[in-house]
Amino acid sequence: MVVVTSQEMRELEKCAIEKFEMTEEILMERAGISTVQAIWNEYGSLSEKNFVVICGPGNNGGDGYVIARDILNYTEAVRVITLGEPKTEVSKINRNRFLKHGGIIYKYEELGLEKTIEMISSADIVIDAIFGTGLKREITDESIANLIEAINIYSNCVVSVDIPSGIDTDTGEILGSAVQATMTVTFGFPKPGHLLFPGRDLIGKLKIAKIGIPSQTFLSESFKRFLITGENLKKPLRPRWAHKKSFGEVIIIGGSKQYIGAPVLSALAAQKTGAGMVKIIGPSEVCDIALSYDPSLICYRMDSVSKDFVSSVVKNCSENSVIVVGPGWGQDNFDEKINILSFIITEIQNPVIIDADALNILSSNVDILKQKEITKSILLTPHPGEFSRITKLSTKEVKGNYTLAERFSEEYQVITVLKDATTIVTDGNTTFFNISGNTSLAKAGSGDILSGIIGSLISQHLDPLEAVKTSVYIFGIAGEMIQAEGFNSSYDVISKLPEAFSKI
Ligand SMILES: NC(=O)C1=CN([C@@H]2O[C@H](COP(=O)(O)OP(=O)(O)OC[C@H]3O[C@@H](n4cnc5c(N)ncnc54)[C@H](OP(=O)(O)O)[C@@H]3O)[C@@H](O)[C@H]2O)[C@@H](O)CC1
Ligand SMILES: Nc1ncnc2c1ncn2[C@@H]1O[C@H](COP(=O)(O)OP(=O)(O)O)[C@@H](O)[C@H]1O
Ligand SMILES: [K+]
Repeated sequence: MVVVTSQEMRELEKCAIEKFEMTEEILMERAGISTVQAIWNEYGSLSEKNFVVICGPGNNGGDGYVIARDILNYTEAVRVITLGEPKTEVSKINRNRFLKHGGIIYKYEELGLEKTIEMISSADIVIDAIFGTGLKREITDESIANLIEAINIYSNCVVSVDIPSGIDTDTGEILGSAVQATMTVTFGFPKPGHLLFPGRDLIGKLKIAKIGIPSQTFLSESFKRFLITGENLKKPLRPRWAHKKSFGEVIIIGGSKQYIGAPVLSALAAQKTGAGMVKIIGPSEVCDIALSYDPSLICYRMDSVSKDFVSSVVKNCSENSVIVVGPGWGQDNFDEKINILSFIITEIQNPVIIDADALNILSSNVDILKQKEITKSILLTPHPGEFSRITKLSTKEVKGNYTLAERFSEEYQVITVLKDATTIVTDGNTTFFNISGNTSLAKAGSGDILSGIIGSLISQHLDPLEAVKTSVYIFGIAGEMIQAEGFNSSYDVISKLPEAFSKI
């Protein structure tokens, strides 16, 4: 599903108007009516309910006036509270139409907070049409902040128009204060602010309504951001004639005296997702544990970290081999590990997934990535802490920062998988948001499992970007399959992978 920024949405609107003879009025009418329809679908007949619609000064408020007018068709119990004169023409038109239809408008300024609270708390449904995609600066006005707080405390049910007021449409940030919605009806497409935290937490149930932007408009636009929905995800083929080498191999380089289990998790996840052969290069302790879990793993005991050792194992690997480097690697023997990374990046052609400590080691010299051959696939799977070390920015600055991930991927010609509760996948040209999963995955070892899955799917010939999309999605689904959310070890998620896979 396409995801658009506020700017892209404005461009679509402009294109619909200029090229397809739509008008702002038609689009606003459709936005308002489809919101009322969504409310009906979700909460049933409107005739027995009473509504308060809170309208801001822009077109989000304009939608609010359309909604209020349409509700008058079902009940007279609808009142508008306005934050002031509409500032746009189309919004004014709809304010006037609402009045002409017998609607009642209260000015928030005159009503005061106390009376407003009375109205809000006695309404079955409060409709939040204060700010939409036009909100770009902090809400500093204390009376608006008080109103938002009152909505959050006193409403029985809140439907936000387009996006809960106070959320930055493009980042999901709260600009001062924001409405907590029960349901949000957005127009055309989801926006990043619906998908990224904290915005994602405030939208309630998300409905996407078509408002009449002609499909030719968006087909002709080149969209570059998408939400992973589980549809059209690629799965490796398993032809009847295939043998183990047809599926390729995953070679995991990792583990240390301190972190013995991480590469084992990665290896087991690769096994469970279809890899033909899984190898581990790591200390003896790691190999012993790995073999006790799965005797079919192939282990190379590397008790002292050595580039030559790694080279002897991987230099003759088949073209179907994929290397995962980093799970549980630690940062001891730093210089030799940098040598290994450099060797894997520059001297062999196979795809490489750089994960966990390998990312921390790489952050000392990210430019090694620029020495790779143009056709070689390199994937980086950082969580925000790791991405912060790589980009030399704060964790706050990198969290959910899809444009940063895009720029990074473009500059270094790599696929970046910025892992979080909402995961961002990008190759610099196209970006995907993944929202499957839950806190059953917020566990040590989860990332190791994910890198094993990605390695496995690439080794089975999926295009790397497609492999990542499928991996992050099914990993999330596997997490959701844990019966009591969070009452699990990351290890438990591995056994859910086959069933999660069968769902796509
Ligand atoms: N695109 C489409 O296809 C369609 C879009 N539609 C609808 O239009 C909505 C976007 O409308 P929009 O652009 O008028 O902006 P909106 O969100 O109403 O807010 C802007 C107003 O708020 C004010 N303001 C801003 N920040 C503020 C602050 N911190 N504190 C106080 N005030 C602040 C700002 O004031 P100003 O900056 O001008 O001083 C301005 O007056 C969109 O979300 C959707 O609902 C539909 O009708 C159908 C088709
Ligand atoms: N609340 C959550 N919802 C969905 N996925 C989550 C959540 N928390 C963590 N995850 C996923 O779990 C994985 C954690 O990876 P990472 O932080 O690298 O773990 P570790 O370093 O312990 O192996 C990532 O894929 C992330 O997207
Ligand atoms: K809103």
